[in-house]
Amino acid sequence: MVERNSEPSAQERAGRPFPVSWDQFHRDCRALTWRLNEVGPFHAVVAITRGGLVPAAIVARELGLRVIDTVCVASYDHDKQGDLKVLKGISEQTAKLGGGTGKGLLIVDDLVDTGKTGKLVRELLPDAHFATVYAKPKGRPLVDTYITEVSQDTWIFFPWDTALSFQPPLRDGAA
Ligand SMILES: O=P(O)(O)OC[C@H]1O[C@H](OP(=O)(O)OP(=O)(O)O)[C@H](O)[C@@H]1O
Ligand code: HPA
Ligand SMILES: [Mg+2]
Repeated sequence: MVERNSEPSAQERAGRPFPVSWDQFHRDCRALTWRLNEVGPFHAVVAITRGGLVPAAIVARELGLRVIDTVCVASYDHDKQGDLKVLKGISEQTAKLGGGTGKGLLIVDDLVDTGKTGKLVRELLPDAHFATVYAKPKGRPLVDTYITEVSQDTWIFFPWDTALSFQPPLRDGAA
């Protein structure tokens, strides 16, 4: 039996599952790039690890950007959010490209939920453009560009965290 903490996790609190396939994620990243192409040009992409790495690669490919840096943040332990820790900031070279405040830099993450991660990164790079693929209402004001809004009680399941599995038929006893 799995030992359980009495406090429900963010995923349990969210309740409503929203599974995203690789195809869907790729399409949503491309849609995001269409919007970003109107806002740029950008000097470089800054991915918020780890979830931001996948959309950052797709966006950078579509925008023809080859300078990709990371801000490495640790917060959710699986699905419980703890204190945010910046494990690594952007390089000196990227900081120079952004004039010290992030101007002309494109920050990319997979989603914004409570907005805690976004707020931290915005404090590091106040003039950067912050883009996410998905946004929940609490975090949405922090994002400059996003594609799909989901309700706060939705939990997004990303394709790199999931696998195909058998689902029993809806009707009891159906074969
Ligand atoms: O708006 P917030 O409530 O801060 O949540 C959003 C952040 O949470 C997830 O990252 P997580 O910290 O789980 O790490 P990961 O990207 O390494 O999976 C997600 O990728 C965002 O970065
Ligand atoms: O809805 C979510 N899905 C996956 N990871 C997350 N981290 C915060 N919110 C979420
Ligand atoms: Mg993340």
